[in-house]
Formats: sequence, C-alpha cells, structure tokens
Amino acid sequence: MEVCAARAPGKIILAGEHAVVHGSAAVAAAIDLYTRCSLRLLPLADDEAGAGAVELDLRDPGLTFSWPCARLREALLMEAAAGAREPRPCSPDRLAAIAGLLEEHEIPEAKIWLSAGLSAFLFLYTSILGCRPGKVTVSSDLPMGSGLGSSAAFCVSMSGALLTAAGVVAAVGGGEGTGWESVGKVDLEMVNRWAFQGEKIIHGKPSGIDNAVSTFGSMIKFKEGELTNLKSSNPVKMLITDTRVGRNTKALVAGVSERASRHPDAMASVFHAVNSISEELSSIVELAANDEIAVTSKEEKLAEFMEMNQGLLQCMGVSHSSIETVLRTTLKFNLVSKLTGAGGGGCVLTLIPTLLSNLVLEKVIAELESHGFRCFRVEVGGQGLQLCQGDCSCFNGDVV
Ligand SMILES: Nc1ncnc2c1ncn2[C@@H]1O[C@H](COP(=O)(O)OP(=O)(O)O)[C@@H](O)[C@H]1O
Ligand SMILES: C[C@@](O)(CCOP(=O)(O)O)CC(=O)O
Ligand SMILES: [Mg+2]
Repeated sequence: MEVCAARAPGKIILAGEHAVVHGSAAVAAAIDLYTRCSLRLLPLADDEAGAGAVELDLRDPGLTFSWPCARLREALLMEAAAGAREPRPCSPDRLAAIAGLLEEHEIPEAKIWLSAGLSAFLFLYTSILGCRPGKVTVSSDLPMGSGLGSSAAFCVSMSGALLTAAGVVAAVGGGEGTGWESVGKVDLEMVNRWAFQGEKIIHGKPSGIDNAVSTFGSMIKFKEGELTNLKSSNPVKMLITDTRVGRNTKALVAGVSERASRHPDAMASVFHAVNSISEELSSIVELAANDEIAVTSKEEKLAEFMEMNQGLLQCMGVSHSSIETVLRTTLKFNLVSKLTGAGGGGCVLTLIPTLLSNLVLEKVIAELESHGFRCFRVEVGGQGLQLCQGDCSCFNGDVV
C-alpha cells in the first residue's frame, strides 16, 4: 500500500494584494507554517468488490468524509483510473456535479466555509487519480481564512501528494535529515498549474500569487503570472497578528472588482500606485543583498511602502476595524503595519526592525493579545513544496 506525503507553506504578501488580481505587481514570501497532506492508495480490488471509497480526513476542522468510488463514477461520469496528466479547469457541469456530491454530506452550518475546499479536493483527486480508492489526511499549522494562504497551501500540498501517487512527479532528495525532500523545477511547475485550478474553485478569480509562492517558496515578485525570485541577504522580520475576524477571500476579491467597475478611472490609479510600490519595494529588498544601503535605511523604506500600501488597501475597501486597531496599537511603538492577504479581518503584518529590543517586542505582543488577537513570529522566505515518499515518518507520525 503506497503512502506519500507533501507539505506546502503559507505566505505573507508584503505589497500588492488585490491589485495583483488586476495586473499590478505584488511581492510575497513563504513562511514556516505548513499544510501537510498524506495519501494512501488502496487496492483497486477493493473497488471491484464494491467496497472502495475516497476518504478525506481533515484534522483541523476535525471532520472526515467518504465517497464510494461507484458513486463518484456515476456522478462525475468517470472511469476508475481515468486520471488526467495535464491540468485543466473545472467545467461548470463538473462543479455542479461536485456540489451535488457535497450535498449528500451533512456539513455543520458553522463549518460551511469548508465546502469550497472540499470541492477543490474532489476536483483535484478525481482529475489526477480518477475514481481510485484512497485515503487522504490533511493537517495544517495555518489559521484558515485569515490571509496566510491556507487555501493555496491546501491545493499545493494536495496536488503534490496526488501527482506523486500518480507517478507524475517525484522527490529529488536534499531533505537534510528531515525526511522532507525537494522537488525539481519541471515537477514544481506541474504542481503549481494544478494547484491554480484548485485555487480557482476556492477564490473565484485568483491571481496565482499564493499557489506560486507556496509551490516555489522563497520571496517572489509576481506580475501577470510571471514570477521573479528576490534575493535578500538580510532576513525580513515580521510579526503576524491574527485578528481572528473570519472572512472569505472570494467575497473580498469580488468586492474589489465591483468597486473597480463602479469607479474604473479612480481604481486604475490605485492599482497603478500599488504596482509602483511593489516594484520599488522589490528593488529595495534586492539592493540590500549587495549591501548598497544600510539595513536600517532599508527597513525605513520597507516601512514607508507598507504604510502607503495599507492606505491604498483602505481605498479598495478591504480594511476592517480590527485591522485598524492593530495599526493604532503598533503605531504607539513606532511600528508600521499593513493587512496581508485579502483583508476584511484576518492577519496583519508588522515590520520588526533589527534594532527593536525583545523587551519592546514582548510589550507590543502583550498589548495586541490583550485585544483578543493572536501573534506569531515567523521565518520569512523559506522552502516551497516538499515531498516525503516511503515510510513518511516526517508526517508528524500522523500517516493515514
Ligand atoms: N487545512 C484545510 N482543510 C480544509 N480546508 C482548507 C484547509 N485550508 C484551507 N482550506 C479551504 O480554504 C478556505 C480558506 O481560503 P481563503 O478564504 O482563501 O483564506 P486563506 O487562503 O487566506 O486562508 C477554507 O474555507 C477551506 O475551504
Ligand atoms: C487578495 C489576493 O491578492 C490574495 C488572497 O490571499 P488569501 O487567500 O487571503 O491568503 C487574491 C489573489 O491574489 O488571488
Ligand atoms: Mg486563499
């Protein structure tokens, strides 16, 4: 019984969210919080005996789902192993058939937001592996629906595990004793294209930045589907504050598009300004790699770009009173913050200058947490998708 696992990181967006959907540049970086997906393929004989099913165990919401293979074949008009090798979009008919399959499960009303992730799962699984029996387990360090790209990490880790099981992609080693191995560029590109199709189901109109940074890792500039790796020798330190105000990326992206169609000229200027901020911010990040400016001066410039970008995000209508509370609180300590991801609640980034003492940082965190927010300190710009084949001991002892 073959087992494989994949893990993919969440992300922060330093500049350019929303505007990137409308063609502006944006800058994003992977963070060291991961979604892990493991997959065990079950014998096809189970299916022939009528006992085969596709099972999904979502550890974070604590829910499990099971679809008999025969039911999947009937609803999706597919054969057992009719997996596709090339990514393709989910047609409206297929999406409607998947929605029908979900209606057969009782998803608690309080967790109805999971439906989008479940639809993406059924689309990716059946497109890549056909209706073969198998069991998938997903666990994550990321808060869901908070702007840290949990939807992309879900789609990337899922596509990575499914394509590994299908024999389309493979690890190339370099795990440095962790068990998590790297993946070659061509395979990463394949995973990224599939994950993008999954993100389309969850986000409606994604730019592709979240799945790209989750797949390839590092810090990237992204514009109209083109990705540039940014090399910075000075680590960028960020504090993340989760306001715990739930929101949904799809609705926020649609809201910005509606504002753009009501005020096309004004919003085009806003998107143009964001583009300039992202372009300049990415050149500052790279300049520092050659020591052409001092670290403190680089941080001042980054802070100014973040502040300007936050103002433009307010213009787009995606800030929130909880985000404003974080901005006011950190400003008391002379620290600059901006929302990250789709906004409307969710997470806020605060730039941590190199010279800030730990004592002051602890005070900032204590004051933010006194409002009921949750703070994380993260490493920025790390690994993208990694695979674990064989015994999968790296999957937190949590193998299916
Ligand atoms: N670990 C997970 N398990 C199940 N579904 C997930 C998981 N991570 C993400 N999702 C899906 O992604 C959705 C959140 O995506 P989104 O609104 O884009 O927020 P974000 O990507 O910022 O976390 C969830 O509602 C769920 O459907
Ligand atoms: C708002 C947007 O720029 C980023 C959304 O990120 P998240 O799902 O909120 O983590 C949308 C996109 O680029 O697809
Ligand atoms: Mg998302």
